[in-house]
Amino acid sequence: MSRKQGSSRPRVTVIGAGSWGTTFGKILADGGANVTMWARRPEHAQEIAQAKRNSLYLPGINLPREMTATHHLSEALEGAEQVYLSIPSQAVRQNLKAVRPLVSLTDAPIVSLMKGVERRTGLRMSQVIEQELHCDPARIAVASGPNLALEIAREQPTAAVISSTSQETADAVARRARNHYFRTFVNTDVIGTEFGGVLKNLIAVAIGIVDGVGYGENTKASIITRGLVEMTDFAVAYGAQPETLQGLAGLGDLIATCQSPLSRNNTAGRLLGQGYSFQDVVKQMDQTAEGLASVAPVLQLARDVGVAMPIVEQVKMVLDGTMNPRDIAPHLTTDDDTPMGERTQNGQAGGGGALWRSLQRALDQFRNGGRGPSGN
Ligand SMILES: NC(=O)C1=CN([C@@H]2O[C@H](COP(=O)(O)OP(=O)(O)OC[C@H]3O[C@@H](n4cnc5c(N)ncnc54)[C@H](O)[C@@H]3O)[C@@H](O)[C@H]2O)C=CC1
Ligand SMILES: O=C(CO)COP(=O)(O)O
Repeated sequence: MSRKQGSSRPRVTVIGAGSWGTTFGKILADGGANVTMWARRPEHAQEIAQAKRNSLYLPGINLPREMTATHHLSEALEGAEQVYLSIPSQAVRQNLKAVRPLVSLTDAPIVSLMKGVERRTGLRMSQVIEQELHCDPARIAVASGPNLALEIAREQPTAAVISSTSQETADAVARRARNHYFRTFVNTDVIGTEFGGVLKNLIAVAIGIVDGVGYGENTKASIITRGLVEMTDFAVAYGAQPETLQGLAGLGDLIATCQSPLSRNNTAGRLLGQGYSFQDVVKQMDQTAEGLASVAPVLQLARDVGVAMPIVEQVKMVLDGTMNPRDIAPHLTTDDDTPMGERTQNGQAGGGGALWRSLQRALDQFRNGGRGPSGN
């Protein structure tokens, strides 16, 4: 692990200087690290390095002295003890190609801060990192949770979860990425943690649509609750632990994103609900709303494992212009009238949920050498 000469503070790198990358840089700097941001545009890097500001993405926030920035990737990555990635999910693969030769000789953990899946492949960001950097998955971690950037940049107390298949990597990243206003917990359920962040974006778009058409709290609570069922069924079908979806990366993030006008996914949904077309919404959004690109690959992945996602289906139909936003509901209007059980698909058949959970716990204990399900 390298340290900057003449400084006892570890050196870490954040790739991507948008609202979340810059906020995470501040978290790390306030937690005791020297942080170098990589920004795509030279003038953007210069503002962060010299004025300690990022006026486009974090207006009114003063950044710590221990944060600097460059638009040269090699300079940004030199001597990094840990590397954090925060660029739009659809741009990750192409950027990693340039990162690869610069990190291949180190053992620095690579941490995804992103909440999307790749449209073309349906892969989670940790999978794209593994493919492009050709690295051991134990070196990869993901961070997720109810983490609206501007609130954290204002130092409002917040929690997040750091997940890695390696407990050691999760612990090392969690120790580095914490400070007096940002507390990190750990788990080893990367699939659940990543899918939690991806899927809550889609439910937040649905809630935005509800707001945009002017429906009230009952509709929102119904969609949030049924949305969590969809999220859980989907993630569990791909190997996640259901508990993860009840934690910070699932329910926690769902609450924050569905409630806040700061959420770009929620904002995009609101515009759709007000009658703007998908093209108009994309034009109006000057920041990343991952849910818009994730909806199609998520529905494909759901179909592949036979999981029903009626709310996400409706979001897709509104985006495609094939459904009137006013018709949004916690169920598909084309459903037949047979009463459905309320529990998740895994929990419907005679206590199958409890059985499923004990099986998961047993499997997890086995994986962790009897140490219990996770670190949190
Ligand atoms: N903003 C937030 O509150 C949070 C965002 N996230 C996730 O963080 C990730 C990044 O989002 P934000 O920072 O919010 O987005 P943003 O829109 O604020 O910033 C994106 C950054 O990526 C850069 N960028 C855009 N296209 C690029 C490309 N082709 N190559 C390289 N850089 C490119 C932009 O210049 C900008 O610096 C997303 O996956 C998002 O879901 C996660 C938690 C909180
Ligand atoms: O992930 C987030 C909060 O946890 C940010 O949500 P948006 O991307 O919708 O702004």
